[in-house]
Amino acid sequence: MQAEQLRTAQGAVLEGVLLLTPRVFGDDRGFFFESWNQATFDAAAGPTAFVQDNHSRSVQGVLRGLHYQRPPHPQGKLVRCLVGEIFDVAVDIRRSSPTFGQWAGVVLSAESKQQLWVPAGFAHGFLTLSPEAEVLYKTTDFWSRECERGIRWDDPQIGIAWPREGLPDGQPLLSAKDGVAPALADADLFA
Ligand SMILES: Cc1cn([C@H]2C[C@H](O)[C@@H](COP(=O)(O)OP(=O)(O)O[C@H]3O[C@@H](C)C(=O)[C@@H](O)[C@H]3O)O2)c(=O)[nH]c1=O
Repeated sequence: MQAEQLRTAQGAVLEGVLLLTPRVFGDDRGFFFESWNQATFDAAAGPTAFVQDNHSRSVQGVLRGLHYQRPPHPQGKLVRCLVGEIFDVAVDIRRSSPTFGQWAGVVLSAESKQQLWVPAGFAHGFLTLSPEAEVLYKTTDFWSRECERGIRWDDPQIGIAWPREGLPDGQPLLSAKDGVAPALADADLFA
């Protein structure tokens, strides 16, 4: 497995976020790869304990995010796309961070099998680029309805460059909750 850091639109390394590329073994039967290996993952990201797996399916134009959980239940998320293609985004919401408010995004697809590690302290969201996409992600804490928070997907202060192919009419399909999420400046953030 190869691990690389991502850069923000401003060119800074988004410390802690990693793009993971597995070694895939293809043969006449199909393919095989280790989708998660505790030893190699921990060597790249530091000791991490996952407690929950989430699986969602979305149609083209669906945007889920930007989501995070506040302490005492912040979540790190290891995200991959099992069907189709998504644009996956991490936003640094640690007020004390030099890259506070900056974002990095990457296309994750069933074909590339790459995964994005989004540690606690980042908001996460994705846009579905293909007719349908299934996303599976491991989390380091359980879901907490009390601690979950959102930030609006199109906050100009963050300025995420969402790919146009996911937004045929310019507007994504959002949940009711995501449609009324606050801007970063008004969000209930980490220290
Ligand atoms: C996140 C979550 C939701 N649910 C329930 C609550 C709700 O009735 C239903 C759908 O929830 P949501 O609308 O919040 O699902 P969704 O918008 O897909 O939320 C997810 O978005 C991505 C971007 C993330 O990063 C995730 O952490 C999570 O926040 O599932 C759980 O039971 N467990 C969970 O862990």
